[in-house]
Amino acid sequence: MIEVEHLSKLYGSTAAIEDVTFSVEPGEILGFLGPNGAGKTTTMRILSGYLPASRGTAKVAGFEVHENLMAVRQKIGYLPESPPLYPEMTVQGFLNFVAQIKGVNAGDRPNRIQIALEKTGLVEKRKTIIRKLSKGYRQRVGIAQAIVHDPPVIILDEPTVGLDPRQIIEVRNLIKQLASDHTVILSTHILPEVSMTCDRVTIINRGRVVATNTPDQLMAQLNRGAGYELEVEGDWNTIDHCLNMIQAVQSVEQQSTVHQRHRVRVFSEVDLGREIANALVSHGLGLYEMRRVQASLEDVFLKLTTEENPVEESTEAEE
Ligand SMILES: Nc1ncnc2c1ncn2[C@@H]1O[C@H](COP(=O)(O)OP(=O)(O)OP(=O)(O)O)[C@@H](O)[C@H]1O
Repeated sequence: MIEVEHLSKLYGSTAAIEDVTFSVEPGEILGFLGPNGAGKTTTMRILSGYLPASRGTAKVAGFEVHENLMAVRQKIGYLPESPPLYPEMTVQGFLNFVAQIKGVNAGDRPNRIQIALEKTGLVEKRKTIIRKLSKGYRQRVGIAQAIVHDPPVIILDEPTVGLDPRQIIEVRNLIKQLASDHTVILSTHILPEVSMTCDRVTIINRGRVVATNTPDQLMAQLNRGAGYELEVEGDWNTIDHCLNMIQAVQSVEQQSTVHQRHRVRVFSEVDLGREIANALVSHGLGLYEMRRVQASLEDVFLKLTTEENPVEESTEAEE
């Protein structure tokens, strides 16, 4: 549904994005994740036809964006970071105005507006003046204006910024519902947003894509150092021997020892809590602490956006 290939945007001699490539399948929610200034808004604006690229191609539903601006704008609903709402209009009046601009014919407009109001939970606020709405409701109006012409693709730029925790949950649920009949790109710098909402995530840093994968596979990519941290009392050779007897244990490391109490790191990619506890207890050793060590999406994000030589894109994770 969306194909972006080798996209670059230069401001003078500075590249806001460079050689950005990713795709989004129909019905998918892709998280476009990156720190401030990474190039998210630039990419979203090129995709929705508001900014020309310096190099590369962006296609939406088979149309090259800049060769088919009008056709692409029909296919895309765009929620910018600060949506331009008209505060003195009612919700319904504003949606009618947007539908008109987007070329929805007069006969279809009432039905399209009703559907947009229902999908965004705004039916009861249809006659309210936008200025009087809370920020959460205004964000819903922003989403309603993006879907009023029934585009197959929705692009949301930081849709939960500035909302309170309850409003954030509501907007995330709304985005998930939209994915049942739209393809969605969600640009964000907020990690939980992608792990809770998105099927796949593209991580962008300093204008370049550094990884694309499912949130789970990204974590698995980093989980090669996963395992357990233990505090065990007893003879070290016995501890070392009985842990190494467990089949899926890759290695065992003694990290420190105080009075026969050893802090131990056990490396394993699979869940072995029960086996470790059984082995130690059956050898008469004292298990004082056991903690699973696992990478979070936050670890992945920090690793990919702070390393000098980040992990190359997607396929590496599947090796
Ligand atoms: N009009 C412009 N002229 C010059 N540089 C720009 C312009 N717009 C963006 N940039 C630069 O391009 C880079 C990418 O900006 P962009 O707004 O796309 O990032 P972002 O990931 O959306 O960040 P944020 O979350 O802070 O909005 C930044 O370094 C920014 O300073």
